Amino acid sequence: MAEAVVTVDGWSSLHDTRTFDWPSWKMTPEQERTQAIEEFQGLLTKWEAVEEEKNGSHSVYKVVGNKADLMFFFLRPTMEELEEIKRDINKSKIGDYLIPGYSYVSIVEKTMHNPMAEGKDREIDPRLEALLKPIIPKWEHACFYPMARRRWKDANWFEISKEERTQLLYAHGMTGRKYAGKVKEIITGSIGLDEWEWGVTLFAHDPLQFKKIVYEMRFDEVTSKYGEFGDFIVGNYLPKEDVATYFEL
Ligand code: VOV
Repeated sequence: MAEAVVTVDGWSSLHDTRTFDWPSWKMTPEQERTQAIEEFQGLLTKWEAVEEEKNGSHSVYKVVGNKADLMFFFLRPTMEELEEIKRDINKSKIGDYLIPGYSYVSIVEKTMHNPMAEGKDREIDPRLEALLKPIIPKWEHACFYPMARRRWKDANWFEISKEERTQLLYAHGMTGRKYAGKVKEIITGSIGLDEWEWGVTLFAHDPLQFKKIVYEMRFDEVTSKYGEFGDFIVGNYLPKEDVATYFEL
């Protein structure tokens, strides 16, 4: 029987996509729109304070395709805080226009193919701590997609040995390292939490690098033989100072 690998787990994660109700927004008086934007900026300021205290992180993206208009990415120590954030958005004035869409719940995860932190989920050495409680890079572009490992008869990730999985992920990591400075990734585990098994959030200065890395990884055995993918969402970073312009008519 194949042996499970220890995972070390960090902050809880919520990807929350929203469609913006532009028709209703266009019919809203300017003064009300201004108030709604200011209130939303206040929420962003509140989340910034959390990030400064290193108690979580967040980022907002303008989604390029028509799967959504905005994607929020939140990391927090607990699921309670993530649910509270969702409620804060929904209770706010701008929340009346932010129609909930696709969402993804997961937890920042490292698989310990090298068992230095065996049995120490959520309280680990400082090097790992930074990886498990990451501050989301405020790079210009993000790409999110969920994925899983195959359980086919002749390609079952959960049946092969731990040594083989370690070796395949090592090769995957070597491909990833070629993109140092171009692509950053946050891997979140979602087994038992959402439909797929992992959430992959990539960050880049140039979105072409998403295409390049995902293409190159398709040739790594861990992906070519065992990778299954959900829908991809690509967005452009929305900094707080650009929020007013985004909603301006
Ligand atoms: C940006 C580059 C990059 C780098 C350096 C990198 C490295 C690594 C290492 C060293 C490890 C193993 C230890 C751990 O950290 O868990 C992983 C793990 C993982 N990865 Fe990765 N990955 C990258 C990037 C990267 C991408 C682009 C993808 C999507 C795959 C693709 O084909 O589109 C991905 C997926 C994953 C997943 C789903 C896991 C968990 C796998 C599991 O089965 O347990 N990843 N990853």
